[in-house]
Amino acid sequence: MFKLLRYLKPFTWSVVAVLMLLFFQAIADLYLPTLMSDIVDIGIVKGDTQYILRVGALMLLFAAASALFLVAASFLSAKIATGLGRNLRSLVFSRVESYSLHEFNRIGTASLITRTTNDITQVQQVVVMMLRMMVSAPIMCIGGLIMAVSKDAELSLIFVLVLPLLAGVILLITRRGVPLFRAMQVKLDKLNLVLREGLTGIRVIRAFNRLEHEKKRFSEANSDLTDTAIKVNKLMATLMPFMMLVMNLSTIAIVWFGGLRVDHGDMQVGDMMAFLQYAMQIMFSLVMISMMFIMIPRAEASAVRINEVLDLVPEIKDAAGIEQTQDKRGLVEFRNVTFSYPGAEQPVLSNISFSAGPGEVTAIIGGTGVGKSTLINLIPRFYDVDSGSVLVDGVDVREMSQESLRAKIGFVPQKAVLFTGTIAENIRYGKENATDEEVKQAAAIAQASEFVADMQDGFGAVMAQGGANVSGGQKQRLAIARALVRKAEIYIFDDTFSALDFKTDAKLRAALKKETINATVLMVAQRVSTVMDADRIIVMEDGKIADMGSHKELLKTCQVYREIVSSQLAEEEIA
Ligand SMILES: Nc1ncnc2c1ncn2[C@@H]1O[C@H](COP(=O)(O)OP(=O)(O)OP(=O)(O)O)[C@@H](O)[C@H]1O
Repeated sequence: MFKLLRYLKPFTWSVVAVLMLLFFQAIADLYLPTLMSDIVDIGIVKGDTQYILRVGALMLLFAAASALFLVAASFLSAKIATGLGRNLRSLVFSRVESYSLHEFNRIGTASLITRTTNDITQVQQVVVMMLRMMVSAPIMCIGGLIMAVSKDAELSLIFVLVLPLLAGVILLITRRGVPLFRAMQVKLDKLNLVLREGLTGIRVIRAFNRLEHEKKRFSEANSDLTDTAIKVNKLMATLMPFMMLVMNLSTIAIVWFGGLRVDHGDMQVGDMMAFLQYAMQIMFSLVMISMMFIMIPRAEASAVRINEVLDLVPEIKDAAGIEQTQDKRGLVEFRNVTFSYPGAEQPVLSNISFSAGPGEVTAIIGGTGVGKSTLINLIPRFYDVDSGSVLVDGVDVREMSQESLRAKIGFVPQKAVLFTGTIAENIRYGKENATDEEVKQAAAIAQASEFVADMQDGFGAVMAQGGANVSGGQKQRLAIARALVRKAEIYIFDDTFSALDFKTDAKLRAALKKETINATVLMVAQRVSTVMDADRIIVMEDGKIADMGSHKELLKTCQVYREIVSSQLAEEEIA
C-alpha cells in the first residue's frame, strides 16, 4: 500500500495543503471547549454580558474557520485521490499494453480488468480516508489529552481506565476483522470471475442448457461474499455501540466525579464542561484511528495486486542498440528457430528454417495444434524465440525496435478483432491518415465493398461492441482490409480465409495477388485450395517442418501433404 503512495508525488503541494488545513482545523476544534469554559466560568459567573458576547463571537469565528478548513481539505483530498486513481489507471493500462503475450497469460485478462478498476478504486478510497484522518486523529487525541489534563489533572485519571479498555477492544475487533476483509477481496474476485464467464459465455451456456448450473455457481459465489460481508459488518457494528457505551459511562463518571470536585471547589463548572468535550474528542479520534486500521489492510490486498501489475517487467523490450534495416523489402527468414511456451515440457516449434521473400506467397499448412499460429506470431515478435533467430530484412527482430518492425507488417489474426467505431475507422486503424479512396480500395480488395454498401450508412456504419453486428466472414474481410490499407511489406494471414466461402476466398486471393505483388505474403491455411497457388508451401507436423515446396513438388515428395490433399480434394482437382 505504502509503495503506491509514491504516486502521490505529483500532488505533493496539495497533500501538504490538506495536512495543514486539517492541522488548523484540529487546533480550532481543540480551542472551542476552552472558549466555552471561559464563557461559563468568567462570563456567566460574573454576569459579564459583553464578555459572553465577545467570546461567543470568537467561538463562532473558530467554528466557521474549522468548517471552512474541513471543506477545503475534503475538496482537495477528493481531488488528490481521484487524480491518483486516474494516474494509476493509465499507468496500469500502459504497463499492460507493453506486456508480451506471456505476461497477459500469466495474470489473465479478467483479473487485469478487475485490477484496473475495482482494486484502484479501493486504494483511492483509502487514500481519501488516510489524508483526512492521518493528521486529525492523532492531533485530536494527543491535543485533547493535553487540554483535558490542563483543565483538571486529577479527573484525567478516568482516562487511565477508559482509554486502555477502548484501545483493547478496538484492537480485538480489528484483529478479527482484518482477515475477514482480506477474504472478502478474494471472494469478490471469484464473483467477478463467475460473472464475467457467465456474460461472455452466454451463448454457450444457453446452447448447452447450463443456465441453472451457472445461476447456482453465481449464487454460491454471491452468498459466499455476502456471508463474509455480513460477518465482518456484524463485527464492525459491535464497535459503535461499545464506543457509545464507554463514552456514556465516561460522561457519567466525569459528571459524577467532576460534580464532586466542583462541590469541593476544586474545579469550575466551565472546566468540567470543556473536560467532557475533550473526552469526546479523544474517544472519537480513537474511533477514527481504528477505522484507519481497518481500511488500510482492506486496501492492502488491492495494492498488492496493482503493484504486481506495475512491477512485472515485460519480457519483450527494445534492445539497447536498435538496428535499422538497410533496404526496405520485407524478407523474412527463420534460422533454426526453436520455441516453447512457458511451463511446457516440449518445444512447440523445433529447428524451423526457411525464408520468404518479397513477391512470394508462402503458405503454412498442417493439422490443428502443430504450431502454425505460433510460428507466424514470432515474426511481429509477440514472443521471443528460445534459440535460433527470426530475421526481417537481414536483421534479427530482437535487434529492431518493435515499432519499426510492426510498421512493416500487415497482420490479420486468426480471430478477427474489431473496435467500437465506424467501418471506415476500423479500416483506418491500419493507417491513420488513409484517404477515403484508400479505405475504399482496401475494402474492395478484401471483398468487403458489397456488404458495406448494403449497410445503411455504408462506411459510416457503426460497429457494435466486438463487431457483433457483422458476420464472422464479414468481420474477417474488414480485418483484411485493415491490414491491406497499410501497404505493408509483409502480410501475415493467420487462417484468415477459412471463414470465407470458396467463391469469396478465390476472388479475394486473386485481388490480393495484384495488391501484394511486391510484398512478402505468409498465410496459414486449412484448405488446400487456398494454398495450391502459393510459391512455397510449408507442411508442418509436430512443430517441425515436414517438407517444403510447391504444390506439385509436395505431391510427389511429401506423404503428410498428400494425406491432407486427399482428405480434401477430389482426384481430378489434385492433378
Ligand atoms: N499461449 C499459449 N500458452 C501455452 N501453450 C500454447 C499457447 N498457445 C498455443 N499453445 C500450444 O501450442 C501448440 C500450437 O498452437 P498453435 O496455435 O500454434 O497451433 P496451430 O497450428 O495454429 O493450430 P490451429 O490450426 O488449431 O490454429 C498447441 O498445442 C497449443 O496447445
